[in-house]
Amino acid sequence: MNSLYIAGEWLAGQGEAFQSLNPVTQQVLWEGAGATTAQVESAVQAARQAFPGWARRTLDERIAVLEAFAAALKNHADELARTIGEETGKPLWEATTEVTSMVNKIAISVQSYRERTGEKSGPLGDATAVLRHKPHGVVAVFGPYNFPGHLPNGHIVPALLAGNSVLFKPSELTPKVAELTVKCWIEAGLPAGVLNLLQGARETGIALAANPGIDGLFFTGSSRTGNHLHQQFAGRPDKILALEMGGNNPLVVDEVADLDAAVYTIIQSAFISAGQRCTCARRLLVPQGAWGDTLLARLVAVSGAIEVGAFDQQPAPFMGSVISLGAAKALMEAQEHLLANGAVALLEMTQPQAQAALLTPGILDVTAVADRPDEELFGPLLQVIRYADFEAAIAEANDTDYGLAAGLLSDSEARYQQFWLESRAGIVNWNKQLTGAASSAPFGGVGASGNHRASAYYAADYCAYPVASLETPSLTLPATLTPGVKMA
Ligand SMILES: NC(=O)C1=CN([C@@H]2O[C@H](COP(=O)(O)OP(=O)(O)OC[C@H]3O[C@@H](n4cnc5c(N)ncnc54)[C@H](O)[C@@H]3O)[C@@H](O)[C@H]2O)C=CC1
Ligand SMILES: O=C(O)CCC(=O)N[C@@H](CCC(=O)O)C(=O)O
Repeated sequence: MNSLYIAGEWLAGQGEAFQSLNPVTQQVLWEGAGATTAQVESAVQAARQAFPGWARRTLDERIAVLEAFAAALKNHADELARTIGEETGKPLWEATTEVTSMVNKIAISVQSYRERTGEKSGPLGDATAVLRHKPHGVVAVFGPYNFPGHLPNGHIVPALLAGNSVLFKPSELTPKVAELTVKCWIEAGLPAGVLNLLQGARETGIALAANPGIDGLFFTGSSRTGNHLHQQFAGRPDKILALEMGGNNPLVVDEVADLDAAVYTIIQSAFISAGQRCTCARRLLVPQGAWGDTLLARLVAVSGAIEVGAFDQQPAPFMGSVISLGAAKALMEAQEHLLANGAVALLEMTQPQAQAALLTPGILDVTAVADRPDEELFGPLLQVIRYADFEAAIAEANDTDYGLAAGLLSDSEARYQQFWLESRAGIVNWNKQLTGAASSAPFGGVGASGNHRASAYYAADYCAYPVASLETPSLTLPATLTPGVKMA
């Protein structure tokens, strides 16, 4: 099967063969082989060749191709949503919102490009000072599996808009969504070589990241891989690296009047996408005492009744599966490890069928666990920590190397102000779920969550570099010369 798209041609990968599976039925959805180092090199050459022509197109011409891509996405919306659901396990209603986010990314990227990286000019002395932006050249985009359409799209669209050519290395767990997305770009009339698809697993990623012909790498994925890439790019100030990584996100609950609203917001924060969003609440900080006990009892009751099912189950479930049987196993083991170290199961996460990656929501009280691991458990497992007072809650919230998202549920504005000032994260919310960040806002974290290259609305910033020019159409001698220079 032709799994790679290089220089406008579909080609068979010559690397390791792999498949993608429906995580619930284990049905094979896609089969192909990854790109070898030599194939990565030929894709980089193709992107290098295509770059000048694409960069020299006018902005309006590039926008026209992007708009044709949005139209292609709309034409294939049902097929794309179904493929996202099948390959990731997320329910169809959610996969449909992912396709909508992909379509909306076009207009938002154009707006952001004009606002943040557009052109400005004004008089400066006897010249005109002009600010323009240029693309970096050839950039690699690495995608994660949890939003196989929307998140790579969040790098690819602004990168192409700015005039870069792109090498797209999707997650090896979601190759079919990537292939469909690239077909939509082809339908949109993107010239050959401007976007190349390099399917494959880690080896393909390593070969691409190490290729000297790339000018930058835009990555969304785990902190472990992101850290590795950061080390690899050390001493290469000539290459731009944008890292969007995970989080160990805290959600602090204060004693609020509307307990059910708190429970609903916690569920939307912790269990949407089966907990497979980088913004999901991982740690729930609950006050000690009777009110906190009541909140947890209600949370456990409502979470225990959450519908979990296959992506196309009717009536629709709230949660689908996690990405694979391997991921389900790792999460079950992580739960066992916490339980063995003093955690108390308020609601134990279960895997009802051994051959399906469906997990039910889990809630563990980990207050008594000594040396709680500061790691992101990427699934529907929420860890509860009871706190004595608000200062202790903030200290606990900040007790992480990550810094992606943090939230407070509280009726007190003063407490929110304190929380906002003292919490260290790129997203800080008040009485709103942690998940569902807007594409019209910057999106990125601090600490181990990112390298200060926020994505979404600010992706324009890392897709182009500023060029400041002083310009005047004719060269004239200044009326007053610098002391010590004689022109006579
Ligand atoms: N902050 C953000 O915007 C987001 C972060 N994430 C994070 O992504 C993770 C889940 O996604 P995964 O696909 O598991 O991430 P991952 O890090 O395993 O893989 C991401 C990509 O890197 C490639 N890769 C893996 N090892 C590599 C290496 N040594 N060199 C080069 N490439 C390599 C993979 O093949 C894949 O294309 C979670 O930790 C989640 O928090 C997910 C979505 C958004
Ligand atoms: O990238 C954007 O356009 C906005 C950010 C976004 O969509 N965030 C989602 C996905 C989180 C994840 O990356 O897993 C969210 O906050 O739910």
